[in-house]
Amino acid sequence: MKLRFAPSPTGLLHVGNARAALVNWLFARQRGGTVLLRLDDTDLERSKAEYAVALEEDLRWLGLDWDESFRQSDRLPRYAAAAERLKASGHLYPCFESEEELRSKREQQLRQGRPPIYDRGALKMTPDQLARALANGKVPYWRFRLSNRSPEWQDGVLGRRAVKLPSLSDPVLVRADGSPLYTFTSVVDDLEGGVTHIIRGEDHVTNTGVQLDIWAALGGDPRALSFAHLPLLTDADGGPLSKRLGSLSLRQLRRDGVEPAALAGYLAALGTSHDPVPAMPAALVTGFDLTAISKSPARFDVQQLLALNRRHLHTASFDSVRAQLPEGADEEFWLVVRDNLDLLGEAKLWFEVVRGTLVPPPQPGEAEYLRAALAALPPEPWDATTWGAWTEALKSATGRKGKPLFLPLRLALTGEEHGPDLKTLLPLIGREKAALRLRVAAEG
Ligand SMILES: Nc1ncnc2c1ncn2[C@@H]1O[C@H](COP(=O)(O)OP(=O)(O)OP(=O)(O)O)[C@@H](O)[C@H]1O
Repeated sequence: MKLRFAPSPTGLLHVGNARAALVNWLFARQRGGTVLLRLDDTDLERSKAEYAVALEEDLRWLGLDWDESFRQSDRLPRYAAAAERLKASGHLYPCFESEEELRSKREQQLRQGRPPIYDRGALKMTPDQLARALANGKVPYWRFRLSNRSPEWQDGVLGRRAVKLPSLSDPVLVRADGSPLYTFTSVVDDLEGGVTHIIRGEDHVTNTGVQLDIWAALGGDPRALSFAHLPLLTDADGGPLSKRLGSLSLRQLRRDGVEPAALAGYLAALGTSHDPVPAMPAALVTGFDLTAISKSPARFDVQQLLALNRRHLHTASFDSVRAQLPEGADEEFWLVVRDNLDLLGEAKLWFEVVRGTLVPPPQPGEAEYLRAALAALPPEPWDATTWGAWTEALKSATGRKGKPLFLPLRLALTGEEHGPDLKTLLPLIGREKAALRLRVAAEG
């Protein structure tokens, strides 16, 4: 069993691409299959080496790996050889019509109420006309002559599907400059590389019909292939995702501090009725079920992702995050702050509160209370009972309770209105810093 993920390195991977990669990976890992990463970089103008590097980094960040990888641009001689075979068998035929001519043919068909399908004009050329065109220096591009079948398959997600080839134009597989197109290179690679399962976005359904026809023309047995097409993910407004637009890229989510376990868990559950659970892909293998993916498009909701990210952080072990915490942060610090984080990057702020210097915001009218609080600060050593003892004493001394009792202290000690439980945070701040902050706050 072999699966492949085949992105084009034409932009940054977005969450839709990542879902396709993840599903391929989970399917393969669950069944002991091989995972191939193929870079579909035959569009030389749009493909960029830096995008290829970025997409590998982004996939690894998400916790995915692969057993084989190659770039299509390294296999051009193979595509040329396959094209020669198709020319020899009459499946690939030369065409000379310009874009302009094709457009006017299409317009005419539409005016006559006919579907704008290529009329196979090139096939009607006599050998003489062909020879003349070539003698005049015209260079052909090559179309694949589709059969009049309607290839059918049992789709792993969409159910029974068929594509009526007679209602499609013969696709161009080789441009006039000899460069092959994706529809073709993909089939050559899948056939020669022994790919058995193709899981990709629903945008490829028509391609699948066409590619099954090319597959058969190249001598492949269509029964050797299984297909599953995943409904496309949209953004929260239902809009499309595109590498070109840079929308919802893994790179940006990662920069924003989203954890890979949150993204993987969210993507694995998206479009299913399962509750998302934050987990790295390796931990999702057992529960994975391709048939649980619904046929309707799913919206990628960043708010839901962030909620899962929070959930993940609140239970994350120190060891799993230590490399990303500020230098010097220890387990005690992590256990105190983790419940309060939306994003791991915010740990830095709390580390500053605990270890750094902080100028508390002014609190007009609270000077007297803050001076009283300073005077009542218990002596060290401090532990989890200190906060309670201190605020109890202040309550009796000032008659304050609730918010007026606690908020001025929190603001003076942390600079924030919300944050980790002061019972556990206060001992980490320590008496010296606490006293200084209360003094500065009282003076401000
Ligand atoms: N919105 C989406 N939701 C789910 N899968 C998607 C989405 N967009 C693309 N894919 C899938 O991602 C895989 C990689 O495709 P590809 O590199 O062509 O991405 P793309 O976003 O369509 O690219 P581009 O925007 O450059 O045309 C394919 O399996 C494709 O079907």
